[in-house]
Amino acid sequence: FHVKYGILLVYDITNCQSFENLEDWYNAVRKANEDSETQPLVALVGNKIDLEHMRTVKVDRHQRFCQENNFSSHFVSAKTGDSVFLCFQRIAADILGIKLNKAEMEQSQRVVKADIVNYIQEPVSRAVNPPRSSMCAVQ
Ligand SMILES: Nc1nc2c(ncn2[C@@H]2O[C@H](COP(=O)(O)OP(=O)(O)OP(=O)(O)O)[C@@H](O)[C@H]2O)c(=O)[nH]1
Repeated sequence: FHVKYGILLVYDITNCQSFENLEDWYNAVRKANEDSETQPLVALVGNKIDLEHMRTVKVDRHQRFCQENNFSSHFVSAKTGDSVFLCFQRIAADILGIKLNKAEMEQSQRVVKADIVNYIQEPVSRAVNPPRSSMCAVQ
């Protein structure tokens, strides 16, 4: 009986070198498992998605690496915790051959964060016939 296990290849999406280094890490994984009957499940994890605006490793490049090697694909932020739990949950489910249910999968939807802008409140002068609507904002 062989226990199946997982390997997480983690890189920083803002650092190309960290992605390129994974080639060596994956070679080391393969070498360590060449005589083994069971192969580990390998997951490619792009970290620091809170720094999306500083991304240097394109999603395409990430996906290609996954497809070429049959890795599962994940994006997380260790800083904010975004998708970290889900990443481990998906990997564990894959290893055990369990399908996640809809509620579990829905967690994968990215939380879009937006800061609330505090506009300086202009004192509203009371007109005799105030307009019904003084402001319209489209977001
Ligand atoms: N913005 C952001 N910074 C992160 C995130 N994860 C890690 N960092 C920062 O990246 C830097 C490196 O993190 P480490 O945990 O030391 O990374 P490591 O690869 O384990 O580094 P070594 O221990 O030196 O091998 C630290 O300054 C972390 O605070 C993330 O998701 N977002």
